[in-house]
Amino acid sequence: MGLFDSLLNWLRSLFFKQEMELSLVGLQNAGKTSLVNSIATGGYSEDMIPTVGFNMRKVTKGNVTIKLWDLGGQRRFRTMWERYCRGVSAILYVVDAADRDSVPIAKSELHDLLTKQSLAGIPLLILGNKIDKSEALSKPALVDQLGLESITDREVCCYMISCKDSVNIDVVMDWLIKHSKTAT
Ligand SMILES: Nc1nc2c(ncn2[C@@H]2O[C@H](COP(=O)(O)OP(=O)(O)OP(=O)(O)O)[C@@H](O)[C@H]2O)c(=O)[nH]1
Ligand SMILES: [Mg+2]
Repeated sequence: MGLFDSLLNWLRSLFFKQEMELSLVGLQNAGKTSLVNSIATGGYSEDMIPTVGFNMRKVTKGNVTIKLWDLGGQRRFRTMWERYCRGVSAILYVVDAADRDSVPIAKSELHDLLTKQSLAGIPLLILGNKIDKSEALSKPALVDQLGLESITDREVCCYMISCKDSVNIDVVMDWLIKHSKTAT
């Protein structure tokens, strides 16, 4: 093995130990816990129990260990969101793109969260979930209805996903790995 290869392996091993912390927020029933399952095991279930408070899951993908704070989306848990978003590498905001009536509430909760000084500058990944359903909004419609164009104080990205059919979960993973602290 050449010197260059040894150096690469050493760099890789450093990277492996790197941990990234993320928070998943969004209204109840959006699919946050389903997304965690999808990332962790690729599994999917219709029979989900609403998250009470929060859950923490650690997932190792490639060279990165990701610590995921999966927060409850019911109204009574939303005041906790800020606390669990402080200091994370990225905030994942999951939206049920097929539940059109809930989008205005999702919008106001999102913009509320982003006003918190403690979360200034943290990159935001918006995930429009449930695109396997025919009534799901298109990406431009979701971007518009969530008012994402008005968010200019941080990096914002939006993907349309389906936890059920595993659509774009790989794209989400790539984004996450790119935003882990040692990645350049
Ligand atoms: N059709 C469809 N259903 C989904 C998808 N993802 C999640 N669901 C369903 O949506 C429901 C809610 O999913 P959860 O993952 O529990 O939602 P949550 O955001 O964690 O909800 P809270 O914990 O209450 O905040 C479950 O019945 C899931 O099976 C998807 O991509 N497509
Ligand atoms: Mg949940």
